[in-house]
Amino acid sequence: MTEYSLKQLQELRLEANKDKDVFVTLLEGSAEIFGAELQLGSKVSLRGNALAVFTWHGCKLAIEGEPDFVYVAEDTPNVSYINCHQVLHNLRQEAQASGGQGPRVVVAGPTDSGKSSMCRMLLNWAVRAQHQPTYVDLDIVRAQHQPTYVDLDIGQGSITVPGCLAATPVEAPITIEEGYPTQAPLVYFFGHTSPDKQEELYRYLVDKLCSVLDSRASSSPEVAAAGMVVNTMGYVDGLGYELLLHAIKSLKADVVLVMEQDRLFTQLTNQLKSEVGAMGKTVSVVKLYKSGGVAQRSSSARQQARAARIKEYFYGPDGGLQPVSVDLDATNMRVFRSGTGPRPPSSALPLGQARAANPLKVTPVVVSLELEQSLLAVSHAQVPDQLLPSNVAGFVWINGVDVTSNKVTCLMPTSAAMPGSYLLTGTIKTFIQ
Ligand SMILES: Nc1ncnc2c1ncn2[C@@H]1O[C@H](COP(=O)(O)OP(=O)(O)OP(=O)(O)O)[C@@H](O)[C@H]1O
Repeated sequence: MTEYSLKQLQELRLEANKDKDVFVTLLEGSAEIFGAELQLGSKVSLRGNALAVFTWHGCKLAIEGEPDFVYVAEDTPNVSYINCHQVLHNLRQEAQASGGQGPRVVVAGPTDSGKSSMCRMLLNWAVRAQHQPTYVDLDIVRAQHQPTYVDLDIGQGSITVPGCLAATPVEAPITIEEGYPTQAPLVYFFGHTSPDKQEELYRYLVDKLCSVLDSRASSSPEVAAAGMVVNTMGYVDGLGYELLLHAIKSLKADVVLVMEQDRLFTQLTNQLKSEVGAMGKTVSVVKLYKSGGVAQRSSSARQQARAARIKEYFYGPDGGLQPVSVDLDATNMRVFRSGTGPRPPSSALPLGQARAANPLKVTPVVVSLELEQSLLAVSHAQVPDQLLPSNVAGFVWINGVDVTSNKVTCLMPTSAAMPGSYLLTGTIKTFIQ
């Protein structure tokens, strides 16, 4: 066990391998991991994480196990981040007092710029601030700042598996051990980890998610006043930029936080100067510096992280869930994929004729060996035409297909009957041991 004494505004940065146990215990003072407070004396597992334990006022920490690296850093951007939180907090308070809309915040930036960590900090600080009383019309009431977290990053999947667009209300701190709440997320299955081949579907699902979030906000003043924190893809060039802009407009974002990149900041500032957000004011584009601690991940590390995320969906973050392996009759499975097959390029069509195939339609998929190792979404849809606009209930993973007996072996979260009879597939494959 090694002890570290941190002075105010310092952080202990470390990377803990997924194969080794590493724990942190707060011995004295106060400290937080991405905005979630550590409790004095309680041991927190850091296995498989790159992170920083930050202190505003100083603390003493004990580290057990062998992190891949560990060091104390005193140069962090957290003061500018908390100032940003304070501005958002004030806007939420005003919205709560007036029954209006709170800030919808989009966090944008290239890959490995600290977007997901920033979202976590903003959400955790917002949840912690809800215990501060708000003064409204001479009554002391409790602020209900439970912002909705929206994840449009199909590459990683912080709420659920990769390949999805998802949203969830955040009512309690997001800790390193438990992650985001999983009780009632709103999830749409895109089915791919990059938007390139299905950009129309990506736009369509962003619009669908936004319209559901709009109607939730219009039926609850608390939900509206708490606003949203939105994580986006790290793909910010070309098509990635167009999709980011589309999401900002569709969400009616009020604030766009740009991590690090000057070019993206300038592009967005110019392009959004007359755009009005949900609060009725011009969108504010703010540049923030990225933390020097943000880890750079190779494409194979990302792929491993995606596989780990899918495994975690079935087995839980600490392996505490017990999924079941079930044999299904292939002839009873109704599997579909989005799109109606490859479309001819416009240049190959007679002049004036539009491309006929529709990416927003679904096509039936014959259950075959091709589906082995695929992740399938279980849809709430009642008919195939409703598959794309319907949110999904959960996921199954195809472990094996036996074409002679027509049996499909699936891994499912529980032994209960599937909550829907239609399954949606994409291009996400993984191997779960
Ligand atoms: N201050 C820090 N010290 C150590 N590690 C950090 C720090 N901030 C972030 N990290 C880690 O760096 C990695 C990348 O950060 P993060 O996921 O926030 O970036 P991102 O921009 O959302 O990435 P991407 O969009 O490419 O998936 C994560 O593992 C995160 O936990």
